[in-house]
Amino acid sequence: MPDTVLMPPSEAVLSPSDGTLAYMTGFANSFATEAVPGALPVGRNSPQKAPRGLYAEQLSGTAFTAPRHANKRTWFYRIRPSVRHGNGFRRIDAGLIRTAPCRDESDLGIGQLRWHPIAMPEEPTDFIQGLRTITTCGDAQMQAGMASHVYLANRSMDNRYFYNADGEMLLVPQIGAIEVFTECGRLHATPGEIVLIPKGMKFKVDLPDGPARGYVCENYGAYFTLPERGPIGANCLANPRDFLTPVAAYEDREEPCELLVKSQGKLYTTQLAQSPLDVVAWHGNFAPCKYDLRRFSPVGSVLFDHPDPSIYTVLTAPSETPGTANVDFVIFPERWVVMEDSFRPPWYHMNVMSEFMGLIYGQYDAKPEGFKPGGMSLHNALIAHGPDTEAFEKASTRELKPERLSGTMAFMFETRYPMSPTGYASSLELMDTGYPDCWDGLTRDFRPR
Ligand SMILES: O=C(O)Cc1cc(O)ccc1O
Ligand SMILES: [Fe+2]
Repeated sequence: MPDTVLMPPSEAVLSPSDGTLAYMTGFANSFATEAVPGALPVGRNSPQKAPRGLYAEQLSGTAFTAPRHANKRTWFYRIRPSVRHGNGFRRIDAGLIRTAPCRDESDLGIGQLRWHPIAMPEEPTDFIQGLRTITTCGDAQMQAGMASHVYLANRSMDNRYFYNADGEMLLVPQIGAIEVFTECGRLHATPGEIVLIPKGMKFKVDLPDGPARGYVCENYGAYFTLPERGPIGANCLANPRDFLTPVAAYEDREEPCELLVKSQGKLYTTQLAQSPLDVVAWHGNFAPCKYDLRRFSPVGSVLFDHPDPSIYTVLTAPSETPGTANVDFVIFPERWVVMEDSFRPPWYHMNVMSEFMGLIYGQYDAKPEGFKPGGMSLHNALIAHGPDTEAFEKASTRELKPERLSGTMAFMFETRYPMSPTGYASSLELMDTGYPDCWDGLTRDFRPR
């Protein structure tokens, strides 16, 4: 267990992407931080009177009795307790947000699916208004499975706040910066970085530099953690110290605000007379973090053959079955490819796991032209797929010099549960209906003699 270190902002790390916000380093460490000196009680969680007139409140991310290595909770010291955040919840239309089980909205049937990048809305749209679900799987109530979403936003949430009681949210920006202000503090992220927001944690997404688009993995299952490295040893892949958790920051804002909550797939609203981001100090290990995917140190094949993409797992959300993830977050970062006498792109394959892919920037080697940044594809359980004709032809004829795949970042949400596209995702304007034709050119070339 890492030790808890009290980190005043001046001693915390500054993030390279924004240079102003301060962060503490390490993945799922036990952190302690205060925005006002003396706001964090020393030596106990719940003194008779918390310092500076604050309320003490625990946010439990796991059962009280979860084993120590898995136990997650954070203590907040806040201006008002969460029970004072709102006056009854009223159900509202969830818009294009869907939650599993949601199996019957699409008539797409089986087959390889691909979507064009989704255009920015014309009308004012914040992160929650612009959240659109593409696929769901499993069952949120059973705490199994996930949903893939896209967010499109052209205005800040400002005085609107949200928490998700159904799952943690992994944000993958693709266009534009986002500033995620959570109960634990503020995180800034640009394309190439990811942000992980704990289940049940209140937050808002503001847009410091204009419109933003990105992907979201909503994980209903066990929380994302770092994968085992096995024979790779003690280093490489995502290194824990590159995960950044914000120092305490709060809004002391006594004006009308709205809190939105997603619970069991339903969206609710409640009016507040003040900001719920009123945590002045906190300590614990249930906290948001961000990570720059370019810090990932890939380990690959150095002589021949294309290895399984699991070597590029950044985070894994395990299921009860060892080695069979509820969802893995896998990336395809810049790297050298050096394999000799090998077909270097992904092989043709059928995978019992389901693969939802997105492209943050650059080109993906298996689909160099057809897969666009901001686009998405779904190769569901046991649906055959692999390089398109163009990629096959190049890869099987080119001279195999060492090659650097530069300026590229694709990713995959890979889950054990087959995914169902939503009705929204099935609309023909969004879909790349010609996608399966990309393999038409793979003609017979068998020469028995
Ligand atoms: O299908 C895909 O493009 C993702 C993928 C990449 C890879 O290198 C090996 C297997 C795999 O599913
Ligand atoms: Fe695949």
